[in-house]
Amino acid sequence: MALRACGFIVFRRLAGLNPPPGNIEYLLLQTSYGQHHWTPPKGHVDPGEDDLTTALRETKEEAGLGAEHLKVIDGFVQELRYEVRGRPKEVLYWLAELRNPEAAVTLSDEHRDYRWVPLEEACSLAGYKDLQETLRAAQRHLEAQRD
Ligand SMILES: Nc1nc2c(ncn2[C@@H]2O[C@H](COP(=O)(O)OP(=O)(O)OP(=O)(O)OP(=O)(O)OC[C@H]3O[C@@H](n4cnc5c(=O)[nH]c(N)nc54)[C@H](O)[C@@H]3O)[C@@H](O)[C@H]2O)c(=O)[nH]1
Repeated sequence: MALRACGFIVFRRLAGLNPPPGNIEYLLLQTSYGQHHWTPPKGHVDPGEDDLTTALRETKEEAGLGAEHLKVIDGFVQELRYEVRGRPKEVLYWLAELRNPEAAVTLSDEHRDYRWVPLEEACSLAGYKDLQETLRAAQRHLEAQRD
């Protein structure tokens, strides 16, 4: 059976100089283990847990941001499929806006750094093509909502 993980692409909108969509920043976390790769908050689904509960739990555990900090965006969920150490893995990402753009991120031991970055910088930190495409899809979704 495939490994399964769920998480949130968390973004915030900055007030100030940049007009939309340049005011949107995405949250990426850098692992403290392995290749120190960057991903949005996410993690493995516990037995019997539903996917959205996993996404919320992992975002709280890994970034200190709970449901009360997040506004889940309608109509967006993306599934990534890749292999980890020879096993298939599925990752579901929902999209959520940080309600208070100044809310603090608190990392767990699993991560050593985090950044809030605009789309292109997020794609270059993320590195993986499928995650880059997911971030671009999130941005398109947000831009389409404004029209
Ligand atoms: N010491 C140590 N411990 C580890 C390691 N590994 C795990 N632990 C432990 O597991 C716990 C984490 O548990 P959760 O938080 O529940 O799970 P996840 O959040 O799911 O975390 P993972 O890191 O397991 O899973 P991925 O992020 O999926 O990375 C796995 C590999 O997949 C590639 N990859 C990553 N993202 C993408 C993508 O978007 N696209 C594509 N195409 N490829 C991608 C990349 O090559 C990467 O190396 C930690 O606390 C550790 O105890 C490790 O290497 N050394």
